[in-house]
Amino acid sequence: MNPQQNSSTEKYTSTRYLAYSFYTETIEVSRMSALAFFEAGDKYYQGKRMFWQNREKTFTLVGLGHAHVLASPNHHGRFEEIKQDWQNLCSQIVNEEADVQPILFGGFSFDPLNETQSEWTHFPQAYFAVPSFQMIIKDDQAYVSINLITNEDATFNAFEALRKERDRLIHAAQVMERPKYQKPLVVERTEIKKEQYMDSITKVTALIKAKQAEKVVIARSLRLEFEQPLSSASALYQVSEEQPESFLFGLEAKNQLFFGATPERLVKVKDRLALSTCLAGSTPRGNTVEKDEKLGNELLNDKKNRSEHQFVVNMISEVFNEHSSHMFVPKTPKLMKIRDIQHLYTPVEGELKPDSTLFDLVKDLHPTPALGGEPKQEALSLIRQYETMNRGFYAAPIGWIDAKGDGEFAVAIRSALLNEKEAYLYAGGGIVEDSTSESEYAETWVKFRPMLRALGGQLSDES
Ligand SMILES: C=C(O[C@@H]1C=C(C(=O)O)C=C[C@H]1O)C(=O)O
Ligand SMILES: [Mg+2]
Repeated sequence: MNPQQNSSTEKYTSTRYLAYSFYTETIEVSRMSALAFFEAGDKYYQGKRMFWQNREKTFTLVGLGHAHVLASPNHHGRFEEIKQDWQNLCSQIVNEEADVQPILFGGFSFDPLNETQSEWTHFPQAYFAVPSFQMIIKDDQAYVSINLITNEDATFNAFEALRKERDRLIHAAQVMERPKYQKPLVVERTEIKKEQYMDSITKVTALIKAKQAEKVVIARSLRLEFEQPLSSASALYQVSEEQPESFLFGLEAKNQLFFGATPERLVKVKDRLALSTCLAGSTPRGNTVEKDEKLGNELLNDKKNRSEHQFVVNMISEVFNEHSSHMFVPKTPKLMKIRDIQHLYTPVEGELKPDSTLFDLVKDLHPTPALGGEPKQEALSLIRQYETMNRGFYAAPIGWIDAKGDGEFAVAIRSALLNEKEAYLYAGGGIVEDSTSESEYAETWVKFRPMLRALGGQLSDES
């Protein structure tokens, strides 16, 4: 871990939320489509909506409106700042709920020290919100909560108005005519700075051979332009149709939506049990059972991919060692097969130590060598120097935490930033000493596929 980062983050203390009151009220409602609830917010809450569904589909969250925003422009202390502000806000909860907790949802940028100008206009270095209207589907039940965070008195009328609005949203979501979403029409597809990307792989591989780092993840981006602006609901619909077996997420900031379908859990905490996933090492799916198995077996035995993977296992194990007891890590990876790609996969679990929290794990895990590299600081500095873009929220933690401290963060890969008529798609890969620019380039195409399928930018000539 970076001592510099630690000393500056630990200093952060805040009392600024202690003058607030946090009211929350939950009702159980009939099951409805999560996307219908998201769409019901089209008129009044655009730019202030969030969407999340875990891989297992046992937990779905939709948020409409911002009861409160926690955003940080802070370079070093952002994890600590969000953690403390959330703890302080939660200490002001007036009426505890038993079944459903109020939730904070959002994410962090990949690297606040990257100053490259980019498309991430409306996303600060940390961007979280407590939704005004929060729908959760879990254990086969649907709940809608109202959250109100205020430092004023006289909340009775305000709360009555929120109840009316809640009922309107639920009714609209249950009865409205659902739009038939068409795939957007892509009029232009651009590989951004392809030559520089190829060049950066060659250079970084040489630096790794010269022992400047052991592994560095380098990514690139693809820009799509559509004939018509694409709505957030439509984008989320397309991606959930195409990638049901991944975490689905969407986070709006003004007219932008960051969304994706990622297979990679960063960390989940439930009742003090912490779970993470080491995911690194990739190969395509085969088009017959035999070819698919052959590719999978080759991946399991491939030296280059196993080395990419092992860096991640070692690092996550170290962080878990610090924050948890009874840690369990299988000795060898398994395959995770998803629609377009297979990965090497090792789950990690442990019991959180009494003083550790979900945000502590997020802070110390990000970025794992699956998206950063090894050693962490050297890799980050090489990414800043050689990568041709600013990652924004791509490859960074996105997720939720509740008032009890339970929650889950995924690594925001297989993702895109939607900006009305255009979308930026991101994909990268782990560079180790045996990497070549051609095969890394081909690997990024496989990783673009989930988003290309969703957004209709797939061409038939790709590898
Ligand atoms: C960098 C990405 O994915 C990461 C890199 C992988 C690899 O290089 O093998 C595999 C899974 C992810 O941890 C991406 O999807 O953009
Ligand atoms: Mg790889």
